[in-house]
Amino acid sequence: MSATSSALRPPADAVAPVRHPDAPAPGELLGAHYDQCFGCGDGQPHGLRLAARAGDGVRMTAEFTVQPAHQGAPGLAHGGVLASALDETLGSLNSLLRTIAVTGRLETDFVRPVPVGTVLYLEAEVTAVAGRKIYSSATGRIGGPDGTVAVRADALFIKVGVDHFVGNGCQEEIRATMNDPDQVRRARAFEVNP
Ligand SMILES: CCCCCCCC/C=C\CCCCCCCC(=O)SCCNC(=O)CCNC(=O)[C@H](O)C(C)(C)COP(=O)(O)OP(=O)(O)OC[C@H]1O[C@@H](n2cnc3c(N)ncnc32)[C@H](O)[C@@H]1OP(=O)(O)O
Repeated sequence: MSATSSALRPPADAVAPVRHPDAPAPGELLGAHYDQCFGCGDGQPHGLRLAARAGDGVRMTAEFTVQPAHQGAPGLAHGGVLASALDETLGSLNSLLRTIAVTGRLETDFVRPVPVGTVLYLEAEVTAVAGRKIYSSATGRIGGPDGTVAVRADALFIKVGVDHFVGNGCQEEIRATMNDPDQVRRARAFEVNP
């Protein structure tokens, strides 16, 4: 049963999301937004290495294979890892709006256990936008892209400026990011101009 809280219900003045004209084309693989990201970075040995792909409209799909390092109970994925996979997929939606945003709230339903070795097929969609607030939902299925829903989530992302990262992040990492042309290119997918 899902019981989304009122904080995740878009207000009356919310509008439908608009796909940015420069958004990645449908079918395009997004690539990591940051090499060290736990969700999508190739540089994180125990990360999820989640590969997100642009869909049509304001939708993304992603796949993630549960590894032994992701266990909670023996042989089963940890719930926090599954929430991370949902969070990462939902976060990738912001590239379709060409905006940077961080998770303000994430509500997750764990519907079926997800064994190690399973591919989780994720699908996410922006449902509404109200000022800086971006409302979105995601599902994760097992057994195939049209398989059984194992997890689902509703989220609220809040648009932020680059100062959010510069002011709160580790200065050494920020400097390294700004000096890496490849990283700057990735960040531009979110309209970040460091
Ligand atoms: C040169 C360097 C380059 C760097 C480049 C980097 C490229 C990066 C590209 C892409 C990055 C994407 C990364 C994706 C990773 C996956 C996603 C994550 O895991 S993100 C991490 C987890 N999340 C946080 O760490 C947020 C921590 N929270 C905060 O920092 C603040 O609370 C923040 C920014 C979310 C809001 O703070 P406020 O002071 O800016 O704004 P206020 O006024 O509090 O909220 C604005 C509106 O939102 C509502 N709101 C905020 N939080 C809410 C909540 N939890 N529930 C309900 N409503 C909430 C408020 O009620 C307000 O609504 P009303 O405008 O008054 O209607």
